[in-house]
Amino acid sequence: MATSLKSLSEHSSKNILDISNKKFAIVVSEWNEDVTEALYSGAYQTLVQYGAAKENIIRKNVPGSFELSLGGQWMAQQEEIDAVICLGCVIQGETKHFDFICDAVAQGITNVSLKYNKPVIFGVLTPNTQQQALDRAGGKHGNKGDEAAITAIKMLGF
Ligand SMILES: Nc1c(NC[C@H](O)[C@H](O)[C@H](O)CO)[nH]c(=O)[nH]c1=O
Ligand SMILES: CC(=O)[C@@H](O)COP(=O)(O)O
Repeated sequence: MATSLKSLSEHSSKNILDISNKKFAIVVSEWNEDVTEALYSGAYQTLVQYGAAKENIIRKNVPGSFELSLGGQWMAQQEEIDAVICLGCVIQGETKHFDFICDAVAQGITNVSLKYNKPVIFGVLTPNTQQQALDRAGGKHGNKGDEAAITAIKMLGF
């Protein structure tokens, strides 16, 4: 279902895992920081809302979404980290650069999660326009950061 037909922030709280002793890393891309900061706020607040201890949420920044894979790996390889949330926003420009970044970061994050056998969540917006990004970072379609945090919690309860 397209995001425009649902809210990224709506989710069932039934059977949610106790995450009071779980440790989370949130890796945030600095490109389009007005958007990624909103994604971070959504993810952080959702983790705390569901019981994560603030001291158990570690934030790291990377320059751009392309670096989320390596930043995510540096966090996932740490034994005490239970889940990693990677947040970014790649906005279509004039060239094919968008395609290369999106493909690389989607595959890269997938590879890290499989390599370290732990949730590494793809919380990356790939909109065509700035407005589409804002709509999905706390706007009319909710917050992708919320969705990424809930996804991490659900995967820990697998
Ligand atoms: N154009 C966007 C980028 N570009 C930068 C890359 O992510 C990367 O940092 C660079 O190619 C050096 O490796 N990054 C985004 O996150 N969003 C964009 O819209
Ligand atoms: C996704 C990008 O890297 C993009 O913003 C770069 O813009 P352009 O394709 O116009 O160089």
